[in-house]
Amino acid sequence: MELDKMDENDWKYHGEGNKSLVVSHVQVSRLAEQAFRQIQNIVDFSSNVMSSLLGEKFIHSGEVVKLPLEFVRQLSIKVQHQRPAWRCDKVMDIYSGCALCLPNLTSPALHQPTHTPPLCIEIKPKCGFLPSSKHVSKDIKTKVCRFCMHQHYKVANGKWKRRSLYCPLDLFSGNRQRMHFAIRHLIEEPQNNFKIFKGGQCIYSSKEGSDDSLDLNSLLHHLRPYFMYGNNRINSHMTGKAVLNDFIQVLVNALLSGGGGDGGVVMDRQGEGRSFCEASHFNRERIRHGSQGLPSDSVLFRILQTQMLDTLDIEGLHPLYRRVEQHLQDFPKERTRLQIDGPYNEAFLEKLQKCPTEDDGSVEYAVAKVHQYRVAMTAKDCSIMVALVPSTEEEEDDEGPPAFSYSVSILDLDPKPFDSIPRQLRLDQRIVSCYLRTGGSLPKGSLPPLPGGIFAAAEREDCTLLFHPV
Ligand SMILES: O=P(O)(O)O[C@@H]1[C@@H](OP(=O)(O)O)[C@H](OP(=O)(O)O)[C@H](O)[C@H](OP(=O)(O)O)[C@H]1OP(=O)(O)O
Ligand SMILES: Nc1ncnc2c1ncn2[C@@H]1O[C@H](COP(=O)(O)OP(=O)(O)OP(=O)(O)O)[C@@H](O)[C@H]1O
Repeated sequence: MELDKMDENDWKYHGEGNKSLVVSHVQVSRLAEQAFRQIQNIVDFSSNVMSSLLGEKFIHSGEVVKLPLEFVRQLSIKVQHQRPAWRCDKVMDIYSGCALCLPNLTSPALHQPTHTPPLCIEIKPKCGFLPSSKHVSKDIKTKVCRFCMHQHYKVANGKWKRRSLYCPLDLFSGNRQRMHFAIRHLIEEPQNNFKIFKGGQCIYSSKEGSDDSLDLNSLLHHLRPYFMYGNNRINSHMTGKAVLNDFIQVLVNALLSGGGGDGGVVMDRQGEGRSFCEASHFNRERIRHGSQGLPSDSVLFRILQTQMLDTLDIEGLHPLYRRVEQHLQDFPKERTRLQIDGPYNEAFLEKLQKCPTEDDGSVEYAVAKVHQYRVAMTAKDCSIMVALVPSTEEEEDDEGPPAFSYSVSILDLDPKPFDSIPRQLRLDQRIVSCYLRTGGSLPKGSLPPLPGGIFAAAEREDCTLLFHPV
């Protein structure tokens, strides 16, 4: 602070105690107010908008809390060395003195400390459908899903070293075999789509930009005790492949459940047919059971329905964004009435839910479609946290597979800014043109051999265990 430039008008009375009179800088307090508003917007968006679309039972919106500035400053110094290098261009805001307080979803309350620690699995599933909008200009977008195309772009740009063979359309299919296959590929190449926590500690994840290979043996070491049952428990013999299969099975069950309690089991039966991605390595001929679809109370169903509020695709949405942008240039004060940056309240939800089906040329229609699109974007970028808590020994059946109680939550429900839409269009164009340049010759249908893959290692381990049981 330069002393000769200090102006008393920049300062205002803040309060006083017995010994101190506190004044604050107007600009700093304005910034603090802005930061508070921004976090409150996240809470409002999550609790008033996303919660109603995704289901209250999955959402923990948290609350804005004020923190002493010195505490935040010390905290930022303390955690700095643990932050990944590639995130360090983002500076932690240490001046606003506010933060979002959330329950720790990797340490669920249903866990009793004396028992085996809970396992929490975080999945960022990304977009689970193919666009069918008439505005889509490139046929490939109706055949190959965005995630699979994006993989080529990410590898070409060095974000990841290897391509993930995970396909969201398999995960969202509701077909157990396809879901199993999808999760297998999340384990194989987790990127930023898959993490496992044990007792609150991350025990399995990818490191961005790193060549470090994933340690399947270490993962198996962590998982094995959770899946020992019947004879396996007595002779400690359980193959790595069997452990992973059981683990995936439990995860699929949790994803298809109603999120912990019982609930409706109405299936989205039409769902599966419209949603095969041509780049998926799942072999359709391997399907033993017909279309099962997603139960309507499952977390995946709710996320998919919300993602599908993007009915026009970015190509159809962009002209409507331009209409709103033009209107705001002509009438800047309309920004508030149209709730472009919130508040995210019931009126906002109503705007997007009551959107007319046909474009009447109005700015109201365009705004409602933009709101819908932004909500869909949030649902395409959120994560699911599945907490698995092993049953106590008394509850467990000695012979049967291990039982878990589980809770399912959705996290990362930030509103996507209005201004992010032009970036979406540019990214879409880049992804598609990169895919058309590099990905056209993708193998289709069957799973290719994965010589260095970790599942190959788990399968090889079968043999090792057969000859050298431990
Ligand atoms: O655009 P996408 O699909 O790459 O999604 C972005 C994510 O990249 P991903 O492909 O999941 O690795 C990206 O994830 P990472 O930071 O790469 O882990 C963010 O979630 C980003 O959201 P925001 O702009 O930070 O609010 C996401 O951006 P939005 O498009 O949701 O704004
Ligand atoms: N309530 C929570 N409990 C436990 N872990 C959490 C919680 N919220 C976030 N995390 C962890 O922190 C990570 C980052 O959080 P989050 O995804 O909300 O950040 P973001 O900056 O919005 O991410 P993105 O880049 O995906 O937009 C999550 O992937 C998750 O592992």
